[in-house]
Amino acid sequence: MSGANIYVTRAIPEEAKSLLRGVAQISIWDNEDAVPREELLKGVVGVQGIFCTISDVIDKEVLDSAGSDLRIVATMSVGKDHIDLIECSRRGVYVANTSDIAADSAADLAVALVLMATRRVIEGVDAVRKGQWEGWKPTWLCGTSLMNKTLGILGFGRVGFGIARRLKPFGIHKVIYNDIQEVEYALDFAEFVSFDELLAHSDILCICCSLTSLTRNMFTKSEFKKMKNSAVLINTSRGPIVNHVDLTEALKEGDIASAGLDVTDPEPLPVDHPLTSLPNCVILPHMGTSTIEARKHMAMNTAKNIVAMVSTNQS
Ligand SMILES: O=C(O)[C@H](O)CO
Repeated sequence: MSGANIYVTRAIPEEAKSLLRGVAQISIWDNEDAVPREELLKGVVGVQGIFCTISDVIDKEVLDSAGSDLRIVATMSVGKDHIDLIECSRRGVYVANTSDIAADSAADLAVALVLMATRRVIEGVDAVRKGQWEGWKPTWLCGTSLMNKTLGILGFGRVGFGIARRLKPFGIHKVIYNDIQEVEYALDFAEFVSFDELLAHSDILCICCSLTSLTRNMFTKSEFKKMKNSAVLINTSRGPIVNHVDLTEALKEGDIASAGLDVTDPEPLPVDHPLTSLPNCVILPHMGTSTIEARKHMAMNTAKNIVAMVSTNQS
């Protein structure tokens, strides 16, 4: 074992802890709930590595507290928007994420949201629970079919591609996407379009891009106005990409038909937030990567990233 010290901000699987213990001393906030800020600031003092999650804001204050020995911030997530990347780069601190690991779980959940939002599944479940099921009616709880629809993907990475691949067999007529640039692997599978074309032509629009200064607040009133009244918006990426006041308005006014959100702004979304009471909005508590397999894999991958860095520094 080297003299390295690692701070782990959450309870993680035993295998990941053992891997880290093979190369470093670890101190850990051994809890399912997020580490309080004060504890985090104390815990990171003098460490070479931080193992964190999306709930831990790793900003200048945390980096200052860690000090000049810090070599790596490894996050057990794909998203890195909770980490001050510029500050890390300025200090030569390497930032690692779990980019390949959880895309299948995330794409599966996005498909679940698409089906829930298009087929009004939560309204149906609620009707049964509330005793409002009066029998079969020709137009009651009619949703929309996926057959012959245009699927729009914003951010055609592993998750976006995964959603398109899963939904095509439902009879999707066309997949269109927008990203920073055209991607080679889209080939004949999906057509690159401008953001405005994506808004105008998507029957189902899935947000799969990262949260950056360019994508923050990307969906506001004017974007909803450009979408079809029958469109379904799915967000499994990060909440702040969508302006929630404007989304509430758009759903109430019928600018779009429905939304399925696995991410919100803020998280957790207060139970009395206007979006929670809209029948045409399905909200899940950020569970895109919540499969036993993905979470174990993510924890191991994060530990391996730290081990690789610590081992490299030793040799
Ligand atoms: O960024 C990620 O990996 C998810 O949002 C949380 O698991």
